Amino acid sequence: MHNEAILPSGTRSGSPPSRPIVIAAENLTKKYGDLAAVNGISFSVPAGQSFGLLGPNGAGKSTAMKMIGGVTRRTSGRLDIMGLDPDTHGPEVRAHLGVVPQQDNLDEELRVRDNLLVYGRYFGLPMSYLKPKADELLEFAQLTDKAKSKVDALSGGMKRRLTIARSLINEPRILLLDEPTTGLDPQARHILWDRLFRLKEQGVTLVLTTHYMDEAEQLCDRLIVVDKGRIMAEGSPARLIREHSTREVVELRFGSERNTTIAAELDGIGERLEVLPDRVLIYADDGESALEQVASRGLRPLTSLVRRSSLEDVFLRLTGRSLVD
Ligand SMILES: Nc1ncnc2c1ncn2[C@@H]1O[C@H](COP(=O)(O)OP(=O)(O)OP(=O)(O)O)[C@@H](O)[C@H]1O
Repeated sequence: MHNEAILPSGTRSGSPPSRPIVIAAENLTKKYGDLAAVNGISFSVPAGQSFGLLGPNGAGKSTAMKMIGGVTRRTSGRLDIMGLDPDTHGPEVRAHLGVVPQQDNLDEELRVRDNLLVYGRYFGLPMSYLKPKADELLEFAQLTDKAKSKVDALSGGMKRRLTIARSLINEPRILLLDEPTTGLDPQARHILWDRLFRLKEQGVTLVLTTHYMDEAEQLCDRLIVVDKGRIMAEGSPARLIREHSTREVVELRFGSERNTTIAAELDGIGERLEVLPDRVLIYADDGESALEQVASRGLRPLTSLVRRSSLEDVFLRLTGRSLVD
C-alpha cells in the first residue's frame, strides 16, 4: 500500500513523530432547516491515527462523516482533506478515501470477488491490477473461500468485511467507517476489530463513528465525544476516563422500587453518585473500599459489581445520559 508514503521517516527511527494533518475541520456546521445536525465542530486528524466520533444516535456523527466523504455539502465552516476541500474537489478527495457506509451497499446480485472487481473498475483501475488485488483483499477479509459465493448468502459479519475489502481496492490513505460493527454479534465484531487493527498497523488513517464505548476503547487512539452536533470532550480514551471519571465504579442494584430512594443512604460514599432507573453507580477510585462502606451501613444490594470506569461513564458525566438509549 502506498500509505507509508505519508508517514514521516521519524516514525520509524524512534524520534517523536510529527505526522502531517490529513483531515482538518474548523467550525464545521451542517444545518437541515432549523436543525444543526453538526454544530460548529473543530478537530484535526494526523496521518496514521485512528480517530473516533463517539456519540448516541442522532448526535451528528454520520452527517460529519458524509461531509468528510464529500457526499454532503457543509452549511459553513472549513474542511480540508489532504489539502483539498471536498465541496470543490470531490473526486480528488474521494480518490484518497475508502468509505464504509453505515448500511452495506454491496451488489447482492454479484458474486463476492466480482463485487471487488466491478467496484475497482469505477476507479478506472486495470484488470491486471485488480485481479491480484481482489485476491489479496479477500485473503485480508478472510473471505477467500467465499470468492465465488453470492453476496446474499453471506453472514452480516462477512458482508461487513467484504464492504471493508471493497473500500480498500484503491489503496486509500484514509478509511472512513460509519458504525462499522452495528448489528453484528460479539464474535463477528471481534474479527472485524482485528482486521481494522491490522490496517491501523499498516499506517492507514482510520476515522470511525460508533456508539459503542468498547469499540472506541479498542480501536481509537483519540476521539471526540459528540452530542447534539457539538463536541463535549476530546482526547485518548484513557485520558478522557482519567479526566472525567474515577478509576473504578461500583454498580449496585437494589430493585427498581428502591434504587431512587437509596441514594440518600449512600451519601458520602465515593466521589459521586449516579442514580439510573435500573441501578445506582458509585464513582470511587477504590471500588472495593466503597463497597465495604455500603455494607457497613447495613445496606444489602441485590447485586453488586466493581469495575473500571469506561467511556460510557464519561458520556454519562458529560451529558447526564447513557450512550445507548
Ligand atoms: N438528510 C437529512 N435531513 C434532515 N435531517 C437529517 C438528515 N440527516 C440527518 N438528519 C438529522 O440530523 C441529526 C443527526 O443525524 P446523524 O445521522 O448525523 O446522527 P448520528 O450521530 O450519525 O446517529 P445515527 O447513529 O443514528 O446515524 C438527527 O437529528 C437526524 O435526524
